Amino acid sequence: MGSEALVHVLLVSFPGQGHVNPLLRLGKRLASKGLLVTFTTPESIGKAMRKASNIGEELSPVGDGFIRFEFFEDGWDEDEIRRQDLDQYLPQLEKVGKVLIPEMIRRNAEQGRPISCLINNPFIPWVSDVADSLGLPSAMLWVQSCACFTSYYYYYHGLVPFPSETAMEIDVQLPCMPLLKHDEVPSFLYPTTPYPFLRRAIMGQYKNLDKPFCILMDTFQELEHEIIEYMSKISPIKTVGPLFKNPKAPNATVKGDFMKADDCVGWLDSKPASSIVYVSFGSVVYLKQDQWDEIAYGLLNSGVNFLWVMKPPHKDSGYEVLKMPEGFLEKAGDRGKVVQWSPQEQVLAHPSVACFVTHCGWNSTMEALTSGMPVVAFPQWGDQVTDAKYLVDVFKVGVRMCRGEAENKLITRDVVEQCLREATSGPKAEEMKQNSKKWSAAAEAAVAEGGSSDRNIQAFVDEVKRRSLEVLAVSGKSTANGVAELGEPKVNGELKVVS
Ligand SMILES: O=c1cc(-c2ccc(O)cc2)oc2cc(O[C@@H]3O[C@H](CO)[C@@H](O)[C@H](O)[C@H]3O)cc(O)c12
Ligand SMILES: O=c1ccn([C@@H]2O[C@H](COP(=O)(O)OP(=O)(O)O)[C@@H](O)[C@H]2O)c(=O)[nH]1
Repeated sequence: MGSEALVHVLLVSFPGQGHVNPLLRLGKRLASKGLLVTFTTPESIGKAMRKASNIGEELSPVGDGFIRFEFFEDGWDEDEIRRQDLDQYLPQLEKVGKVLIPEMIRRNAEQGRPISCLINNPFIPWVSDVADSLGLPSAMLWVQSCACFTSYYYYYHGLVPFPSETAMEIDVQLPCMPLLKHDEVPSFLYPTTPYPFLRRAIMGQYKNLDKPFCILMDTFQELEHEIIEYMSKISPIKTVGPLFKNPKAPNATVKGDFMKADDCVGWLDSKPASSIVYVSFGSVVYLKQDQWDEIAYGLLNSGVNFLWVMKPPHKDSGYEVLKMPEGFLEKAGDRGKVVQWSPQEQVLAHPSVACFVTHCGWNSTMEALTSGMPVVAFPQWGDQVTDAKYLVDVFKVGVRMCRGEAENKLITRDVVEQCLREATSGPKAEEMKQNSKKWSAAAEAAVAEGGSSDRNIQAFVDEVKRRSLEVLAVSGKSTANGVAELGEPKVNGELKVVS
C-alpha cells in the first residue's frame, strides 16, 4: 500500500459495555469515512476485549480509513474491587487519565500520527479538559436517547420541577416530549435512587457540556424528530445513529465485546420463522432470584421457543449467582437455549426470532428498532424506564411487562406469559411488527448515503479535518503535510498495515 495521509482522532471510552459499543461503532463509522481512529479505554477492559474480540496490535482497515487500539492503565491492581464503586473509580480514572492520555497523544505525535480531535462518552468528562489543555478540539458521544439527554439537561439547569423528597409522584412535562409519569423520568434523578453515583456520573458530564464543540448522538432525526429539532437550538447536537448499521463497512471483525459470545446461530437456524423469544437484560442489570424464576415459568407456560442470556455476575458486584428453577432446563428441552453472552446483533437480525424481552438499555433499544424487532419492555433503572415509555407509547413497537425496579413489584409468571403471547401472536403482535419494520426502514435510510445521519457524520468529519489544519498550524508540530502518514512502517514497527 502506498503512503497515505489521514487525519487522526482519539476515542476515549468509559469501560462499560453500553459505552464501548456505541463509541467503537462511531470509530468504525469515522474510519470508514477516511479517518485514522485510535480507540482507548482502561487496560482492565482492554484485556477482556482482546481475549473475547480478537483485538490485536495491528491497524485494521475499515472503509477508506483505519482503526487501532491502545489501552491505558488505570493505576489499580487487576483485582481491585473499588472499580465497582463509581464514586471511587471515576476520580481515579480522571487522576490517571489526565496524565496518561496527554502522554499517549504526545507519543502518537512523535510516531508521526499527530492527533487532531478527542471524542469521549459520558462518565469521563475530563477528556474535554485534556483536549483544551493541549489546544485540541473535543466532541462527546451521548449514548442514550435525545429524550433522556433533554431530561438530564432540564434537571441539571433546574428548568422544571422533577420528583423530589417533598413531591415524589409528580409528572414531568418537557418540551416536545410526551408527559413523563414520575416513574418514567430517568430513575437516577429520583431522590430515592439506589444509584446516586450514576446521577453524579451523568451530572459531571453536564458540568462540562460547554467544552465539546459537538455532541454526537446515537439516535436519528426521524426517530425523535421534534425533540432533536428543539434541542439542536440549545445545544450543538448531531444525530449519527443507528451507529451499529454501517452500510459502507460492515466489518464485523472489529468488535468490543468483553465476553466471548456463545454460539447460537446454528440453533436459531434450526427453528421455524418467528418462533423464538430472545431474552436479555444487557450487561449491568441483574435480577433477583424470585423474579428470575417467574420469568422462567412464564417462558415455559407460554409455549414459545426462547434464547435466554444468563450472564455471570461480576465477581465483585455482591450479587448472588442466579440459578434456574429445579428441572427447568429439562422441561424446556430443545425449546430453549441459555447462554452466558449472545451475539446480539446477529440474534436480532435472525428470522427465527419473533420478539425481544429487553431491559431497554439504549443500545438494545436502537438495535431492536433498527432490526425491525418488536419488544417486551422490562426496564429496571436509569434511562431504561424512559426508553420503555418510548418503545411502548411513542414508537409503538412494544408491550410493557413492568415499570421499573423502583416499583418493587414481583412480575408473576402469568403476567410474563400474557405479555409473551401478546407480543408473538394476534393483532397487537402484527401491529407491532408493522411498526418495527417502519422504524427499521427509517433507520436504514438515515445511515444510507445522503441520509440524515450520514450527512451529519460527513459534516462532522469535514469539521474535524478543517480544525485539524488549524490545530497543526498552531502547534507547529505538523508532519510535512500536516497529517499522520501511514503505509511506511515506522522504526518501531507500530504502523504495519494488515489486511
Ligand atoms: O459500567 C457500569 C457500571 C455501573 C455500575 C457500577 C456499580 C454499581 O453498583 C452499579 C452499576 O453501572 C453502569 C450503568 C450503565 O448504564 C447503562 O448505560 C447505557 C449507556 O448509557 C444505557 O443505555 C443503559 O440503559 C444503562 O443500563 C452502564 C455502565 O457501563 C455501567
Ligand atoms: O448477550 C448480550 C447482551 C448484550 N449485548 C450487547 O451489549 C450492549 C448492552 O447495551 P445496553 O445499552 O443495551 O445496556 P447496558 O448493558 O448498558 O445496560 C448492546 O450493544 C448489546 O447488543 C450482547 O452483545 N450480548
